[in-house]
Amino acid sequence: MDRTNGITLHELTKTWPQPGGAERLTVFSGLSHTFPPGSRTAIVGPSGSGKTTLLQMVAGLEAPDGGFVEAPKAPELGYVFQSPALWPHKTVRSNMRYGLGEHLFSGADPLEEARYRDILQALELEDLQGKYPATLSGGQAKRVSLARTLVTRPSCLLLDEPLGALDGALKDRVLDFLLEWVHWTEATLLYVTHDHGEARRICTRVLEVRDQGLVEVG
Ligand SMILES: Nc1ncnc2c1ncn2[C@@H]1O[C@H](COP(=O)(O)OP(=O)(O)OP(=O)(O)O)[C@@H](O)[C@H]1O
Repeated sequence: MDRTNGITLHELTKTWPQPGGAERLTVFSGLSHTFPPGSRTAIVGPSGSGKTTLLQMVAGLEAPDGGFVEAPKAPELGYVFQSPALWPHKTVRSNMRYGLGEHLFSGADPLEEARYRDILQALELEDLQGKYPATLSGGQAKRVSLARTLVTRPSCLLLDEPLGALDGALKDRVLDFLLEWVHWTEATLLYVTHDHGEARRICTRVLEVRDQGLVEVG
């Protein structure tokens, strides 16, 4: 599969306003980094260090104060948020169809249909297709949110603690599937996690958010 999209950060600076007019918090300062096409990088760091802020800037959801990001836009870029963002009025099946695009889900394309079924099965969502998001557990909603992004087969994938709400055995199975999926699609992966073991299983590099930048660890 031809995968040509990498991600480049050019001299990124990002600050956030603080309550009560206090001095702005600087999360990143002059951060430059290249994630080559097909690379798999874990982003780790303490809570509040800036991992989500980084993904938001890569996705174009937050503007940096200085510098710029080169990255593809959706649907080439897929972003699974830390908190699942599902359409509350749509069933699991409709949420996934929405990700895929109704036109691609007409049943006319057997390959698309097969891809949808594979992901549904691998993420153990088959029995949940008729449910609404409000009736799902945290781990189920997280898997639907992941599935909805994977079906679009993005060439760049941003995952923010995708396995956070899953128990040990299920976590292992989903991680195996994710690894297979990134190998198959050759997607460029940015994977935010607190779990270094998980980071090393799926990624070839681990970067920590430190000193308003990214530092290679391990
Ligand atoms: N919208 C916002 N407005 C003001 N401050 C923010 C905003 N979003 C994040 N911050 C602050 O920026 C810092 C980095 O937050 P971020 O969510 O990126 O951290 P994180 O490393 O992803 O944390 P966690 O591991 O807990 O998810 C934190 O101090 C946070 O309070």
